[in-house]
Amino acid sequence: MSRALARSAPVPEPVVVVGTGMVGSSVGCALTEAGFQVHLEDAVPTHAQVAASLGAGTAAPADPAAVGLVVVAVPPRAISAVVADALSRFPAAAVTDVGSVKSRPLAELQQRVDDVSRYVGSHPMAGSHVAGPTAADPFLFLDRTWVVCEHPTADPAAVAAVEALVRACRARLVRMDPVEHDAAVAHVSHLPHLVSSLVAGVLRDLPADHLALAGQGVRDVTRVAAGDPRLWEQIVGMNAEVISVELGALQTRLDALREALGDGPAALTDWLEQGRAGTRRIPGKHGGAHTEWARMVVEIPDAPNALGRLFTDIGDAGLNVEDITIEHDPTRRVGYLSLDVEADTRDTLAALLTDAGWSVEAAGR
Ligand SMILES: NC(=O)c1ccc[n+]([C@@H]2O[C@H](COP(=O)([O-])OP(=O)(O)OC[C@H]3O[C@@H](n4cnc5c(N)ncnc54)[C@H](O)[C@@H]3O)[C@@H](O)[C@H]2O)c1
Ligand SMILES: O=C(O)C(=O)C[C@]1(C(=O)O)C=C[C@@H](O)C=C1
Repeated sequence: MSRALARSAPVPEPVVVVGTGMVGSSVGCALTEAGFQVHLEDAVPTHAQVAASLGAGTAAPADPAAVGLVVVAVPPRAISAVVADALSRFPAAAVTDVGSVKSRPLAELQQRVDDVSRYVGSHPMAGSHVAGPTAADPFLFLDRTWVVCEHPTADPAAVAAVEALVRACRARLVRMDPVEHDAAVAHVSHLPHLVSSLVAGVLRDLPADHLALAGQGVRDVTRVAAGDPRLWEQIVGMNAEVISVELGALQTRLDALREALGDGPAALTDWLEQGRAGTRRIPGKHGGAHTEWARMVVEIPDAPNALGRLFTDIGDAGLNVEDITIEHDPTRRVGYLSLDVEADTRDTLAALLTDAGWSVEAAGR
C-alpha cells in the first residue's frame, strides 16, 4: 500500500480496546460515536462491562481473524506483554497503545517478539486525574494533540490505521519518534506532575486552620497530584532516566531561587518574570495560539434552576467561556461558579451578568 493512500485510510474495524479504564473507554466511546464497531476487553471484566454500558462498545468477544485494529490502554508496565499478546491473537490487526511513555515499552516488545511491524505506539495528550471506566468521555480527545510514534520497521498500513484512529477520535495528529516523545513529555507532563505532587504532599502536615484558607491557586497547582499513584509510578518509573536529569536541573534552579530570596526585589522579580514568560509559551488547549484568560466568580443561590438561568444569561452575552469550576460555600447555602473567559471580555461579561442580577467578582488575573 502506498504511504499517500495509507494515510487517508479509514479505521480498520472491528476495533478491539484492551484495557477499558479512563483512556480505553474514552477511545471506545469516541469510536462508537464515530460509527465504528468496538469490542472491549479488560483484565477486570466488570471494567469492560461498565465501559460497554456507557456506550464504549460491546463486551462480547470479537472474531480474532477479522479484527483490524487493537488499541491497548493498560498501565505502562503491562504494555509490552499485552501488545505482544494482541499481535499473536489478532493476526491481521494493526496494534497501537496509548501509554504515556514510548521508548521502554517498544524496547521491551522487541525483546518479546521478532516482528513488531504491525505495532505503532501512540499517546493522546488528554486525560484526567480520575481513573477507571466511569470517567469515559467521548470528547476527551477533541482537538487535543495525539502523538503517533512510528519506528523504523513499522508497516505503513499499521501507521495509517493508527493515524486514522487519531482522526476518528477528532484529535490533532503529531508525529514524533519515541525518544524525542519521551524527552518532550518529561518536560510538559511528567515533571509538572512530580512538582504538583511535591507541593500537594506538604499539605498533609498543615494545620486545619491553614488549609481553611486554600483558594484556587493551590487547587490549580495540585490538581494532577490527585491522579492514581499506582499509574504514575509506572509512567515516571518507565521514563526515569530522562526525568532524573530534569529533576537535577530543577534542583539547581530551586537552589538559585532560594539564593535570590536574599538578593532583593529585582532578583526575585526576574524569577517570577521567567515563570510568566514560560506560561505564555504554552499553546492554547486546542492547539491554537496562547490565550490570556481571566477568571470571574459568580455566586449561585441554592434555588431551582439557578445554574440553568446563569448559563442562559452567559449564552445571551455571546462570549466565549473556556472553563468552569463550581465550589460550595461551607457556611452559606450558596455555590460559587468560577468562569475562565478571554481576558479582554471579562469586564463586559461581568457587567452584563451584574445587570441581570448576579453577584459577580473578578478573581485573580
Ligand atoms: N490518565 C491519563 O491522564 C492518561 C492520559 C493519556 C494516556 N494515558 C495512558 O493510558 C493508559 C491507561 O491509563 P488510564 O488512565 O486509562 O488508567 P486506568 O487505571 O483508568 O485504566 C487502566 C485499565 O487497564 C486494565 N488493565 C490493567 N492491566 C491489564 C492487563 N494486563 N490486561 C488488560 N487490562 C488491564 C485495568 O483493569 C484498567 O481498567 C496508561 O498507559 C497511561 O499511561 C493516561
Ligand atoms: O489532565 C490531566 O489530568 C493530565 O494529567 C493529562 C496528561 C497530561 O499530563 O497532560 C497526563 C498524562 C498523559 O500521559 C497525558 C495527559
